[in-house]
Amino acid sequence: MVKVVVCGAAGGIGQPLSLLLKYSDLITHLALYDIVNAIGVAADLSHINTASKVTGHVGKDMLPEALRGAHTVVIPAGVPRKPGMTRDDLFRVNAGIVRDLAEACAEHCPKAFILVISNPVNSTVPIVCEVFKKANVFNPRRIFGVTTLDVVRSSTFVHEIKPQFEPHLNRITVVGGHSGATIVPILSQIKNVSFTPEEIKTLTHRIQYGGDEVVKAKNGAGSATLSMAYAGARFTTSLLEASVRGKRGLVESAYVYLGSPGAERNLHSTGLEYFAQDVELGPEGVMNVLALSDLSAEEEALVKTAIGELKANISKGVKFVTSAPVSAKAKL
Ligand SMILES: NC(=O)c1ccc[n+]([C@@H]2O[C@H](COP(=O)([O-])OP(=O)(O)OC[C@H]3O[C@@H](n4cnc5c(N)ncnc54)[C@H](O)[C@@H]3O)[C@@H](O)[C@H]2O)c1
Ligand SMILES: O=C(O)C[C@H](O)C(=O)O
Repeated sequence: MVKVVVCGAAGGIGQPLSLLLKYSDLITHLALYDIVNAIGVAADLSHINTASKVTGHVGKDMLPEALRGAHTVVIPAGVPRKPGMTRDDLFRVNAGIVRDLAEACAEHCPKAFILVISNPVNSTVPIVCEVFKKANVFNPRRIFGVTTLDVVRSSTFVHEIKPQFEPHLNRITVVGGHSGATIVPILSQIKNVSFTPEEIKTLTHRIQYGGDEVVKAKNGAGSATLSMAYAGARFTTSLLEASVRGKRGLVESAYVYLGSPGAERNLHSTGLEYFAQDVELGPEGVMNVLALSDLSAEEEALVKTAIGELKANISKGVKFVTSAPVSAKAKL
């Protein structure tokens, strides 16, 4: 049985992501959890004639049954940006949502793969890891910040100016984190395409701030949902192909804890505990963190800038869990 749980399943990302996952023949049970409307979304999806079972679960009381037996939990729960906001502005609301969901996962499905979409990813992934550490169930191979949308955007934007670059066939490595200057596309390593310095500058900026384009265009009605659902389904599918079917050689970028095996091969000893990099996926999740070499001077400088911002984002997430006052429940 392969049970995949979507937490935040009734939302802008959650609904199309669940639809795409309903197409997957790797999933036998799709459990949809939200604080509202998940029963209706599940009823709707359950009429689709693919083999997986769909169940809906609403509210905290139904969270344990949603999570029990999960192979993978995908988390797009939380509020999205409005124009003028940074992803870090979402921390105030989303940190608590992600922490509470992580606590439930640590209790009810401690061995599941956890895929974090909720922003700010640079901080929410450390939150999940710290919750799992506290509960003594932390396995760094199994927790991922989903940065696939940055990779998807990179391929699309490069194709727009270099039509010979096939966007669905070629993957571009994007490292760092998932917000503005922390997003570092490695355009110098794209094969058979050359860019002028001006093109590199424009493309890099567009990839780093691609999320803002959508926030602005939606004009207060949220951020990227459909492209994110596509990216989230792609990452989930790759992970399932590797972990369920045992397919080898599958590589995706993800924001991971660098205590993972192979992490010592991390690009430039950034000194950071978390960094988005290409990872090879396997039966246990992260098999290998792929090393990067031969960055251009411009990319080296971008990484340096990203490190400063990431340090602050990571420490904010870690402190949110480690410095929290002991709850009344825990004192009893
Ligand atoms: N990683 C990425 O690349 C990426 C891309 C796009 C959006 N995002 C982020 O994903 C998140 C969701 O975006 P959206 O557009 O789907 O927002 P949305 O408001 O449309 O949906 C969020 C859903 O989460 C639910 N929710 C809130 N609290 C919850 C809780 N405690 N438990 C379960 N569900 C809960 C809401 O009821 C809602 O259905 C945002 O934080 C956004 O910034 C990340
Ligand atoms: O831009 C956002 O806030 C949502 C998401 O992180 C994105 O990159 O589209």
